[in-house]
Amino acid sequence: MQLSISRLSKTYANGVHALDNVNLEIRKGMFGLLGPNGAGKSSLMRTVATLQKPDSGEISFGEIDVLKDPFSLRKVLGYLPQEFGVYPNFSAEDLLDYFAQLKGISQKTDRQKLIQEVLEITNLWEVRKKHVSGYSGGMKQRFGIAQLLLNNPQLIIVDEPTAGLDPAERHRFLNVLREIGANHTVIFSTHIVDDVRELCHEIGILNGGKVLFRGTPSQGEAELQGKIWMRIIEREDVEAFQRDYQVLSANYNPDNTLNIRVFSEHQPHETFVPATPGLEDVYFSALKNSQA
Ligand SMILES: Nc1ncnc2c1ncn2[C@@H]1O[C@H](COP(=O)(O)OP(=O)(O)OP(=O)(O)O)[C@@H](O)[C@H]1O
Repeated sequence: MQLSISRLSKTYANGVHALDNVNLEIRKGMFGLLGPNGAGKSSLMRTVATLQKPDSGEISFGEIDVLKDPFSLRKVLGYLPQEFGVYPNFSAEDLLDYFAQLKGISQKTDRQKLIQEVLEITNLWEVRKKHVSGYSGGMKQRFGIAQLLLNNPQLIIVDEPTAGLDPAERHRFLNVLREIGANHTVIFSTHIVDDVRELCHEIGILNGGKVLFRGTPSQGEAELQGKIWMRIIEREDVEAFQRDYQVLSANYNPDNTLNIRVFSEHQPHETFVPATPGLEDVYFSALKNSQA
């Protein structure tokens, strides 16, 4: 099933253009929506999840006209918002059993089978008897995924799930997403470039409510071939270089010098050497070029 977003726009009452003519086609698998804070990622996700209405545009998921028939979408949707609620003092197993009963699964054996399945996918089986309120941030995020999988959703939306997770938990969470991405359409938003490199075969870069790039990470990198240049500079020179060149990133070396990466159609100066484009270059050059 394909998600199609066309000409989607939204201006909030305070005048912020959160979505500006967004067009995206999203197929089965993991789609990474990458953008800095305030880019419009949550606005787009909330709109697709039918929690808010756009000013104009269309969204369809397979045969479903999402804006005209939000209830049909909600039946096949699993949505993990950026901020999740406070959990009562129940074990993961009991809480999932409660949600499964609310869904109308009346046979206890059916519920047990389903609950075991979702706890195993999310790597929470071993800690199923612990109270969810005492879970770490990463475990709570994975519990959120277990909860939405109870619905057997066809479209899964997760909004910045790795923000605030430590590296080990982030890795565990990404592995869970990788597993469900094999069978579902998953949209996953993040401002961490490494998250999408590890996980997504297609990405969209959003800023100022506009889609700046859409394609595979390797397409993005191929477009920059021959246009990324590198050199080492002294720390105090960085502002001058930023003024004179399109500096994409500046990273410290152990000796306190800086490694800068610059976007330029041609060698900017004989002191620069060519560099192999990476996904971070794709991201930063999309952002830079949109501001130019
Ligand atoms: N309900 C609202 N009313 C007014 N402005 C809003 C509202 N929600 C978001 N905005 C503004 O719209 C813009 C896009 O916000 P949005 O939350 O969609 O971005 P984001 O990419 O998800 O960022 P973040 O990573 O910070 O959540 C921002 O300038 C934000 O301040």
